[in-house]
Amino acid sequence: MNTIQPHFSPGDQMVDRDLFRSAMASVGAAVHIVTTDGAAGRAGFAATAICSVSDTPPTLLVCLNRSSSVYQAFKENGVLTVNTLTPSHTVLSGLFGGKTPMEERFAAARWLKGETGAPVLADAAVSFDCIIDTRVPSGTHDVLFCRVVMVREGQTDDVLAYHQRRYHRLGQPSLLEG
Ligand SMILES: NC(=O)C1=CN([C@@H]2O[C@H](COP(=O)(O)OP(=O)(O)OC[C@H]3O[C@@H](n4cnc5c(N)ncnc54)[C@H](O)[C@@H]3O)[C@@H](O)[C@H]2O)C=CC1
Ligand SMILES: Cc1cc2nc3c(=O)[nH]c(=O)nc-3n(C[C@H](O)[C@H](O)[C@H](O)COP(=O)(O)O)c2cc1C
Repeated sequence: MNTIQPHFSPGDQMVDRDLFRSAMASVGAAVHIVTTDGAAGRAGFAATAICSVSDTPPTLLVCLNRSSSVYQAFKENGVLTVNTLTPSHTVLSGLFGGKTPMEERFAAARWLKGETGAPVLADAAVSFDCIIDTRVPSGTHDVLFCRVVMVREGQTDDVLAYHQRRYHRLGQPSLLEG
């Protein structure tokens, strides 16, 4: 009788953290600034770990490190806006990427107020204003499932991307398309 022998015990095996990061650096992604405001104050961070989950109800997921200085504000406010960046926001992304005081981060751009009260970046490629429906802890991060209550579309197709630890311009058609 043919039996399939498992090559590993699934329990506790995993690749090294640095190998994982190095592999993930090969996966390009759009860059966003995720913002919140409310009783716990205004906060924002740069993010690539964002993805569309469902269109009914319209849902995005955002992965947020629990050790980040902004974590508590997002948890308590319960709302956020995902602002998708353009290449003109490369410096802004660096400011929201950590360490910079919150007032300095927000002073570097023009903001509007979304329906939830979270800051909307005036010249974003697109913004999704959301209510955080569910928080699921996974490893070092919380996965935030966010219901989209308002969308604001920008004037550009150019999107800022992050690949191999560097910023790039997204939005040009593939060469195959001619
Ligand atoms: N998902 C996340 O939390 C991300 C965090 N970062 C943070 O920004 C800084 C600079 O990052 P890089 O220049 O890209 O070099 P890096 O070597 O720290 O990260 C390379 C890639 O690994 C992934 N990654 C990095 N940190 C992660 C984390 N804590 N959890 C899950 N995935 C992670 C991301 O896809 C990132 O582009 C680092 O402090 C990094 O932790 C950057 C990208 C995503
Ligand atoms: C390009 C880029 C993408 C990032 N993506 C994420 C992400 O998806 N999730 C996350 O929790 N942190 C991400 N970070 C890190 C946060 O932006 C950073 O931890 C946050 O600004 C908080 O920093 P602070 O603790 O110094 O305030 C990213 C940083 C950069 C530069």
